[in-house]
Amino acid sequence: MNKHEPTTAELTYVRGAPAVQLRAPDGAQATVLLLGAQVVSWIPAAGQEQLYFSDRAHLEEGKPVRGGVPVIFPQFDQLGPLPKHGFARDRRWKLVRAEVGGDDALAVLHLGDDEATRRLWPHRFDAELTVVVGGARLDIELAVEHPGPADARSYSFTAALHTYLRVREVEEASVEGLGGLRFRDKVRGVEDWEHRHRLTVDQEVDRIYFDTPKPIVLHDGRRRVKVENQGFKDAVIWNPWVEKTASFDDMAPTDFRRMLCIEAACIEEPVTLRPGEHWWGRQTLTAYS
Ligand SMILES: O=P(O)(O)OC[C@H]1O[C@H](O)[C@H](O)[C@@H](O)[C@@H]1O
Repeated sequence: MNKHEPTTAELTYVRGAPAVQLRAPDGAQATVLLLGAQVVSWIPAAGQEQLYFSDRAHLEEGKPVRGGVPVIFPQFDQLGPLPKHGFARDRRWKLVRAEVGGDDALAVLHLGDDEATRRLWPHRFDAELTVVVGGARLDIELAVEHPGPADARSYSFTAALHTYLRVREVEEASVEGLGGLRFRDKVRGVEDWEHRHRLTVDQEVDRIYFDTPKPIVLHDGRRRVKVENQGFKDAVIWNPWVEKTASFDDMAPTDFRRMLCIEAACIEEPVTLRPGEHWWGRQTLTAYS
C-alpha cells in the first residue's frame, strides 16, 4: 500500500443509515455502514457491484443487516451462550480514519467493550475493522486486541466475515477450491469430506469447511471472484434456499437466487487471547470479469 493522505471522510447515508464512502483514485468503491462496520457495496475499478445487499434489510441498531459483509464476533452462530453471531454486527462502530492513497482507499473502524457488551460477555476488547479498496481488490481485516490489565483472565472467541456475494442465478454458479476438505454439514447434521471439485447449489447449503488452505473461487458465468482468507482457518458456504428465506422478514422470497455466502471464519479452533495479545484475520476478494 502506498503512503496515504488523510482526507475528510466522505460520510454518507445508505437508506438513512450513516456510512463511509470509499473511492480509490482508479474508481474502485466500497461503502461501509457504521452499524456493524458492515461493507454493503463493493464496485471494483471499471466493474459491477459484487455484493448482495437485501432491499429489505433492517438498518437499525440492535438488528443484523442482511447482506454485504457482516462482522461476526465474539461468537459464531449459536455455538455459545451469546445471541446468534455475537454482538458486533448490530452495534454502531466508530470511524477511526478514512484515507485515500495512490492506489486505494481505506477506512478503519473501531468497536470496544462497554457496559452492555460486558453484560453479555464479561471481557475487555478492542476490535478494529480495516477495509481497503482499489483496482479489482477488496481487503477486509478484523483485528482484536485484549487490552488487559495484565492480571485479567484470557478469553476465547469465534469470529467470521460473513460475505454475501452477488450472483446472477445461484443454480448456475459454482464454487471451486473446497475439494478434499473436511466439512460439517449443518443441514444434514453430519461431517463429511468434499469430493466435488466444484460445488454447485440447488438446495439449502450451510457448511463449515475446515482448514481451507487454498483460495476459493466463485464462478458466476464469465465473472469470477477469488476469495483468499488469512488468519481465518475455516470457510462457510451458505445459501438459505426457499423455505428458510420465506422465514426471513428482511429478504425477498426469491433473493436466495441472487446470493451465495463465502465466509472467512474461525470456528473449530476458537482464538484465545491473553492480556496484551492480539489476533487478526483477513479476507481478500479479487474480481475478474
Ligand atoms: O440469519 P443470520 O442470523 O444472519 O444467519 C445467517 C447464517 O449464518 C451462517 O452462515 C450460519 O452458518 C447459518 O446457519 C446462518 O443461518
